Amino acid sequence: MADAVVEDLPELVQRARESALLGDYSRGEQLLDDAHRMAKAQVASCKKIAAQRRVDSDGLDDGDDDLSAKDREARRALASWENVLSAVAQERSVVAGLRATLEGKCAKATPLITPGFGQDRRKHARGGRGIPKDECSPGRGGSGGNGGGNGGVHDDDDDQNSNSPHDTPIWPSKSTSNEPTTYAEAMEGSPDLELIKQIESTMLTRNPNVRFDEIAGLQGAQRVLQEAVLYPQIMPQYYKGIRRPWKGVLLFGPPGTGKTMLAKAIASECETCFFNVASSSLTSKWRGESEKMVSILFDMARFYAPSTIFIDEVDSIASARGSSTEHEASRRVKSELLTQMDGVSDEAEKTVIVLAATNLPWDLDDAIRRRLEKRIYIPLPDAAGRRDLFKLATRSVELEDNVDFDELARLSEGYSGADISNVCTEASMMPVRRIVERATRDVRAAGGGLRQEIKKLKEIGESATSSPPVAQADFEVALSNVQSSVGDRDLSKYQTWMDTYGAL
Ligand SMILES: Nc1ncnc2c1ncn2[C@@H]1O[C@H](COP(=O)(O)OP(=O)(O)OP(=O)(O)O)[C@@H](O)[C@H]1O
Repeated sequence: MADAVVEDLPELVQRARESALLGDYSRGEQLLDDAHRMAKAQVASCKKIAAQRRVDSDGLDDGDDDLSAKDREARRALASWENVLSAVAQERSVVAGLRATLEGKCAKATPLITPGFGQDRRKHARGGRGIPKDECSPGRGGSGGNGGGNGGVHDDDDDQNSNSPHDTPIWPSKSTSNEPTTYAEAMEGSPDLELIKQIESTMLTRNPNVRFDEIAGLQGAQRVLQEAVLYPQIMPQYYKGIRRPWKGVLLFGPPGTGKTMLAKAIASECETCFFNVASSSLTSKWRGESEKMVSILFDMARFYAPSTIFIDEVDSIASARGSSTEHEASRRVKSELLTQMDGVSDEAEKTVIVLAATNLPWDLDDAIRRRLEKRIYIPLPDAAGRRDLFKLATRSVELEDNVDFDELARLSEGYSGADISNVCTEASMMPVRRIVERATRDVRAAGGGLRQEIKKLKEIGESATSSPPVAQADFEVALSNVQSSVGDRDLSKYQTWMDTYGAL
């Protein structure tokens, strides 16, 4: 790239962006390194000229009569190249941080959620309330927005934005800011304060602590979800205009296939605020209360944005309207949900994504379905997924050498992740049962009763140095005890719905 000229710079940044979006981070970083070098050279040369003319980039004021036109030009050129340098550094932070996050190297991806140039994410639609430091979002370590956690960004730049807005910590420190740090604080005095506190304490999760590597299979769904939910939250700068984030994403499929785990993994990886909403918690017997809860929930999510609202079993609050069995209260909740989903901000920095899950997608109200723009089928695990599920579920138990995961995957066709998890629990109990049976038999043979049995079992437990290993036969017996919970008819129904309404 030695031959690149200054005019190439915007092109370089654009190409870097595209490479990063396509997953080629090395290329993106390399292009940005070139752009950064180029901008740095320009700043250095402008600084030299400005120094000769004894001007700097501060306080541009063309009304200053003491300055000649050339002085002003030098000053303007310096300021504008400093801005370019700062913007390129920002891009580098985003790409490097994204790479670090996706490669699992950077638990706290501080630089990723930096606001756009000169923007302040603390400002909220309702008048700029504060977002709590150290509470629910990544990068709130007070180290500043631009590479505070490094996240793979080279920090060899002595001139890297020493005057840039990124040096200002994005998150206000509690000790220096008078702004409220929680939504409840911000709403002090509201007649709905009790409801607000209840929602904040029961639905707002700081970190659900589920990682993608704990999820077996579902690679396709993971990729789609990452693009639809994770990336817009960790690099909002890229997801604007036509690339605006999806407002709603639906995960549908048979029970126990990992929909909730996926939603939690997304929130854990983003380290953004996660509202875990069981539909039943949004229904109140008090008139008007349910709609109010929905409205508060969304307002709170916007306050803490970027955030994800996960609505499990969404069919129970968003089933088709107008049916004879539809309750008046439920109709109002649905209308409020629709209104709120339409009001989800288009501003990239205030991303609120609704993630909904259901086992009964065909029951969903049409209007709600339309607003859940991405509809992702989470099917039963395939053979490779089942093998991984067995491996994952038995990580903490000793296994006999004869355990054959491929064979277990073959024998468990039609089982969901939750079924396999049950099979593994059942199988792992078997060697313990054998020990108990042997001990109690011996005690009884010696004429002992329950007291002696308990004493003997206690002794065995206390002297145990390792857990008894589980054998292949244990899994096979468990498989015959635990039946799959999903029937073929249900599966074909999901497939038909996917063919009709699925949207990846
Ligand atoms: N793909 C998977 N990887 C790892 N564990 C899984 C997977 N799918 C299911 N499980 C296991 O099944 C349990 C239930 O999964 P989860 O709650 O995510 O399913 P779900 O699809 O949300 O179910 P439901 O539709 O009934 O709410 C998990 O706690 C986990 O033990």
